[in-house]
Order: sequence, then structure tokens, then C-alpha cells
Amino acid sequence: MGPGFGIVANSTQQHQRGKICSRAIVRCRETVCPAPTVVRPTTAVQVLRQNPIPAAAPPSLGVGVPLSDCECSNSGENIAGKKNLMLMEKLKSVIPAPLKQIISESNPDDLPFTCTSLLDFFNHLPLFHQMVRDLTDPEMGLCGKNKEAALEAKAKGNECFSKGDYPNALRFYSQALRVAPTDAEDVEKNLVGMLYVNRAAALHKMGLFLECLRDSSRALIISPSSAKAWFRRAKANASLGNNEDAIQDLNLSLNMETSLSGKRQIQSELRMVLDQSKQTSDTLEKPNDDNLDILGDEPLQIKLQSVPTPTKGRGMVSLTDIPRASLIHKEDPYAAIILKPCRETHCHFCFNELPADTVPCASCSIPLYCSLQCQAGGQDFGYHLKRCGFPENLSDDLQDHVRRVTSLSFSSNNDYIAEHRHECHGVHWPAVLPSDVVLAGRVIRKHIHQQGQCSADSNIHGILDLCHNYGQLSPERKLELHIYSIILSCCLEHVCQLKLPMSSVIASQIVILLSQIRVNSMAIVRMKFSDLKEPLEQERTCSVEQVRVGQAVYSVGSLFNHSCQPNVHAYFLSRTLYVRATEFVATGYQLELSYGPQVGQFTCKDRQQLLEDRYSFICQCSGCAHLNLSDLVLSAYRCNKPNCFGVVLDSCVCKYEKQKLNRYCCALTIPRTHKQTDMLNDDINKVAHRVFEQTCQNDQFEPGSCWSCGSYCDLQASQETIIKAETCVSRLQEAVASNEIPTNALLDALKSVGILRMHFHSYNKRIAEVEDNVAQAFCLVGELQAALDHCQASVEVLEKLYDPNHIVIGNELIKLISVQLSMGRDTASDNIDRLAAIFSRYYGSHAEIIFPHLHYLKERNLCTS
Ligand SMILES: C[S@@+](CC[C@H](N)C(=O)[O-])C[C@H]1O[C@@H](n2cnc3c(N)ncnc32)[C@H](O)[C@@H]1O
Repeated sequence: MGPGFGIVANSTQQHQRGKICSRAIVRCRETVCPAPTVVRPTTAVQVLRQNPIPAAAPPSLGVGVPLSDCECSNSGENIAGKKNLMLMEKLKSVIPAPLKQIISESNPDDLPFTCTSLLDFFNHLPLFHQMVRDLTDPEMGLCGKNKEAALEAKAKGNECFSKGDYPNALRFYSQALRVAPTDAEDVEKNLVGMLYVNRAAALHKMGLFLECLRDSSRALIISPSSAKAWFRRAKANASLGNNEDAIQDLNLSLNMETSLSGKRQIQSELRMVLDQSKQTSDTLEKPNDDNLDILGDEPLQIKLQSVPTPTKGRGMVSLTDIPRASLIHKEDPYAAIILKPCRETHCHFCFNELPADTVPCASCSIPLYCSLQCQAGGQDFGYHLKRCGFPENLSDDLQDHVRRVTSLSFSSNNDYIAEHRHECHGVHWPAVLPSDVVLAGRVIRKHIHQQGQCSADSNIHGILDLCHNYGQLSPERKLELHIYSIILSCCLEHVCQLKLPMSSVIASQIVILLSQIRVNSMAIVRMKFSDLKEPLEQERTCSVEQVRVGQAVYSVGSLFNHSCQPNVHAYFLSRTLYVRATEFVATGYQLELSYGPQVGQFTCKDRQQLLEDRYSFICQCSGCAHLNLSDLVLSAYRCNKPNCFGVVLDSCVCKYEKQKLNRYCCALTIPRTHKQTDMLNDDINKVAHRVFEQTCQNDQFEPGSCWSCGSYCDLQASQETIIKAETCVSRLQEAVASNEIPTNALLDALKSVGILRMHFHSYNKRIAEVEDNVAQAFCLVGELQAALDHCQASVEVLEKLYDPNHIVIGNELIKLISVQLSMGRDTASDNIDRLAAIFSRYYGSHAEIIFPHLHYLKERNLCTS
């Protein structure tokens, strides 16, 4: 279920290397994930160009990664992925039709029988055994470590380095680190340690000092007596202004260096740093030695309870009144996994963007981490660290320094389970099987770890104690789950020698577990900010979109039901789930978040369809059950009659709204919720009154008839005209994408906006989208006033469709503010205040962590006001 989906970003993730944590963190202990996302400057033009359709942007949500999501990231994985996907298709196609039919029509009670039948069939199928071998045989694995490949990449890195091509040197060293076995040696030194030192040198040349510092420290954890690594660390520290540490590093380097020329070089560096330290020691900030707890620690004072509901199974309620913006829940996942498209761009443990100094998995070439601490979260840390030689005969002071740099003081967590370890043998299956199937493997692995074993009477389907909706799944999906459950149990059994006997009972339990994951897992999302290209002093504007990076199961978080008009909002810091009330919620009232679709974003029909397809339930939320103004106008046509604000609906939308109207008429005596009252402003008030005053004259509510005055509109003729107008809008979009706006394209698009406004209801969402497109184009040609007008027009429509303090409005305001700031307008100030209020409603004290730009905007606001 749940929070997370939104717009999937395009794959061009640009990393902000070297800028993370500009505070001088001197002693390079691996801190809690380099989380604060650095925001890059963007011009107003770019803001609008890079984020075309805010109106369509859902605030978050979504879950359930489709099984087809099996694109593998590196070439080895790609080959494996394609090969085995083909085998999977083959497997499906050879299952006899009668067996397929009983599986497709099965209910939970039938699972022992259907799984037995399929297992019998597979047991006699050579293709199946071949496939399992392909997936589980380490000999055939393409994702393992490979010393030769590492040495080859290292040599290429050295070549690039000597030519001064540092970015490529960095790339090759990272590639080498990814495949280097942890115990491999080169020139009698640990290869991994050497690669960290080399990469540190490239990072230093590129001005990425913090990354250089971290890599040198990693080299020292492996080889504390490496003079080169201490020297590299000293250089990084000196560049960061951490002179005291640099001096200690150089003293150690000097102590360990054996060659005379080397000693001379170190001494000369030492003299320089000592000089530098005399000049700057008074002005430097005292370095912060502690791990940065960037997440803050907001107390949780709200007591929640899971209760049965009439139509949605269990649901969450509060035992007290909840003030708006209160943090109501915080939880780490039971199990989590990175999504395949993000494997190369985000940390596989904390899901933050990867820095330049990635840390690979110690046993295979798949996962990448942002720090050793995350690597330790992804697998058993002690398992790969092969430390070589500890320097002796050092002064107490220097010994302390060595200990501080090379000790790994990660907080231990008894509950902790090495997440990736059981998949980590270079074999194909974790790369090939879909993320949710691998996630199920992690859940089972954790369970076995906690229980000590797993037997035929195990309770795999009860591990999560969550609902599954197996009966409502599509026939195709039921078949896939059967196949994946058998394959997964084979993989777990073969690869990890888990005590997981392959049986139809276990297979049927895994089918239920996979269904539970589909219904209950959440997509972990990250904000993505558009670039800034202007000098920082002039403008710092940006816009946001959400990227789905991970998928996770939260035991308690899964108990929140869905509403298309949610009263709580879920978001993530690192891999921790936070849930916050976005409005006041009275004691005992249902706390519901959105699994994706929301009122204002899609019509009721589309929301229902989406939830059914993705999570196999028919939404019973208030937004779908009761008449709602946003649903009426969102895709409505305009009435022909002058000054009539009525809505004209096509047959699909009309059917849904009529059903709701029938229910609404029965409920007319019930007071409107505040959401509806909020919307009764301005001219939408007129729409509302006309609809509500019609009570039950149902015959008027036919497709093509105005819901207010009953006039008939020829929707077919309107649609033909609209299609022509849309062609010009598409042309403009293409022009914006190519960065060149021919005058004709802009003029034609402007005419099209006029035509669309003649046929669509004024609050049809398409108007917002098209106005936004036109605003982008005007920005590009430098006509900022026109851009501002069209951007405002877009916001005005969105304000009718959503609550005015909805996060979608906040995201749109960012663009508006960008243009206003570019024009030097004071009016930006009000919008900045409004934006800050919206963000704190959704993210509370975390607003500036999620959206670091807010701080800058607030400061700027203070300066100008
Ligand atoms: C993540 S679970 C929520 C907890 C669940 N109600 C339980 O009892 O475990 C999602 C499931 O709850 C039910 N559900 C959640 N929101 C609903 C809604 N708006 N309408 C109908 N059913 C809903 C559906 O069965 C859905 O598959």
C-alpha cells in the first residue's frame, strides 16, 4: 500500500558530489547516511521546463512494483535478467491449460492443492530444474567478485589518472572496487585498500575533499599502516581546513613511510600545514566530532490503536485528539529493498542518493552503499573486513588518533538482521527476480533468523499478520505468484542452505506472503530537485518531484487504510517511515493516508480503477462515496449557456457521479464535511449550489446535459475541436523540450488555450496543465510577466481542485515563487510564507530536511520584508 508513488523521475540523477555536509566534519567516522539533500540552483526558466505538469503530480504514494519491473542495472545483471525472464515466460507457457485454470480460479483455501499440483508438475519438468540451476549456481553467477576484472579496471583507472582524466579514473576505480574480492592482494597489499587510496587521490584532484577523506579512512580501516593512505587523508583534511587532524595524519604517514624521498615529501607537506594552521587556527570553526543526527528527534505523543472498521478491515484511530501537523507514527521497516532502476543511483540500505565514493557489497557486485555503516546494515560487517597490520611504537596521542580513525563505532541493534547477506553469492536470483519477490525472501530470512529455523508447520503467511486480498487478484497474477513462490523457495533452499524444506505447504504460504507484500508494502520515495544554474547569490529556486527508490514492509504502518481525501501524510527519512496528521483529527476518528490517487488528481472512476488494478480493492473512502465538487469539475465540459457555471460530463464520469449522487441524496441531511465547505468559495460556490440544489432530479444528470440548467451540449463536436487544439499544445511541449520556441508555436498554443477554455469547464484540470506548459514556454523566451500570469492561472485551477493548503499547491507555488524571484517581485514573500506553512503541515519539523531550499527562501523572505 501506500505512500510513495508519485512521479517516477527520469534516470538522469545528477549527484551533488562533495557538497554534502559542508560543515567541517573532521574525523571521518562513517556518519548516519549523508542525508541532507543538497539543492542546486535553478533558473526560473529551468524550474518550469523541468517540471512540466505539476497539476498531475500526486503528492506521494503508491506501492506494488509490477512483476515486470526487472530491468537490471549493470551489464552482467542485464544478461541474467533477459535470459531468465525468457525462461520465466517459457515456464508459464508450458503449464498445462487445466492446471493453469485451477490456479487462476483458486482461493486461499485451494492453495495447498494448487501448489501441490504445480510443484508436482515442475518436479517432472527439466526446464524448471535448468532454470533453478541458472538462478542459484554460483558457478554461473554473473554478479560475483572477480580479481582479474578488478585489476583490469584498476589499471585503466591508473592510466586515466596519469593522463589527468580524473572523472574516468574515479569511474574505473569504483568499478574495480565493486568486483575486487576483499581478500585479494596486489603487489602484496590488500587490493581493496589500494583501490580506496587510489580513488581518494582522484577524488582529491576533483575537489571532492570529504569523499577523499572518507575513502582514505576506509583504506586505513583495512590497512592502518599504509603511509600513502595517511598522507591522502592528511591532504583531504588540510583541504577541508581540518589542520589539527591533518598534522596527526602526516605524523603517522611519516612514521610509516620507509623511503627517504617519501619522507621528504611528507615533511614538506607537514611544514605547509603547520604554517596554514598558524594563520587560520583562530578563525576556524571547532570541528564537530559527533555523528550528525540530521533527522532530529521529534517526540511521539499520540497513542494509536488498530480497530475493526465496517468496510475496510482493520484501521487506525487515535485515542486522543490530534492537532494538525502532529507526528503520529515513526517506524523502521521489517524489510526493505531498493528498486531496480535506482540500483546505481541510490544507497541500497538508506535509499539516499549515492555520493561519488560509493561503498560496494563485500561479497557480490550488486549493491552499492553510501557509507560503511549502510554497508553494515546491508550485510554482516565483520564478515568482510580483513585488516592488515596495526602500527606499533606510536606515541599515545598518535595511537588514539589511529584508533579513532580506524574504529567503526556503529550503534548495535539487536534486532538487526543482515538484509542482503543471504542473496549475496554472486548468483543470479536476486538480480533477476522482481523486487517484491526478493523482498519476500528478506522477510522469510529475517523470520528464520529470529526463529532459528523454518519447517513445514512454519507460519510464513503469519509473519507479517497483514491482509492479502489473494481472492481478488487477477488470474494472471495468481499464476505468477504460484510460480514465483516455488522459485523463491528453491532459491532460498539452494543458496543459503536455509532450513526451508521445499513443500507445497511452504509454497502456498509464500503465495500468501507475496500477496501481502503486494497489498501492504510501501514505496519509499525521495524528493528530486531541479538544477540551479544561476549564481547562488542571485537566485536559488527549484522545483520538486518524487522518485520511487525503494520498497519496504512496515508492520504497523501497513495498518493505515487508504482515503482519496487523506488526513495523514506519510514520508521517509532514510528508510524510516514518518506519518503526520495533515489536519486536526478528533479522538476515535479514522486516520487514513493515500495509497496514491487523490481527489483533485484523478476522477473518481480513474481512482477506483487504479486502486483495484494495483491493490485489488474497491475504494470505500468518503471521497469516492460522496458527491464531491472536485470530481465534478476535474474533467468536466463547459455549459453552452452564457453565465452558466454548470458542469457537463461525458458518459464514463457521469455514471460514477450519478451513483454517488444517489448516495449523496440519501445523506443530504448530514452536515457537509469541512472539506466540502472549504471548497464552497467564489464561483465554485455557484457550481456547488446548483448541483446541490437540484437534489434528486436525476434525469437532468445525463451525459452531455448541464447539471445546472439542463442545456444539452454536443460533446462529440467539442471533442473533435479539442483534439485539434491539443495538437498545438503538444507541438509547444516538444518545442519546450528542445529548448527552442518558434513564435508561431507559442501563438498557436495561446489560441489553443482559448479554444480549450471555450469547451472545458473553467476548473477542468487540463486547463491547469496547458497553462503550465504555456508558462514554461514564456519563461524560455524570457517573457517573465506572461510566464507569471499563466503560472498563476494554473495555480488558480489547482486551488479549486485541491484543498488550498494541499502539498500539490505547495509544489506548484515553488514554480510561481521562482518566477517572482527572477522578476524581483515582493509578492514572492507571501507565497514563501504560504509555502512554508504548507510544508510544515505535511513535514512538521522535517520540512527543511525534506526540502532544504525552504530555509533559503525563508531567509530571503526575512531580508526582503
Ligand atoms: C494496507 S492494508 C490496510 C489495513 C487493512 N485494512 C487490514 O485490515 O490489515 C490495505 C487493505 O485494507 C483495505 N482497505 C484500505 N483502504 C480501503 C478503502 N479506502 N476502501 C476499501 N478497503 C480498504 C483493503 O482491503 C486493502 O487491500
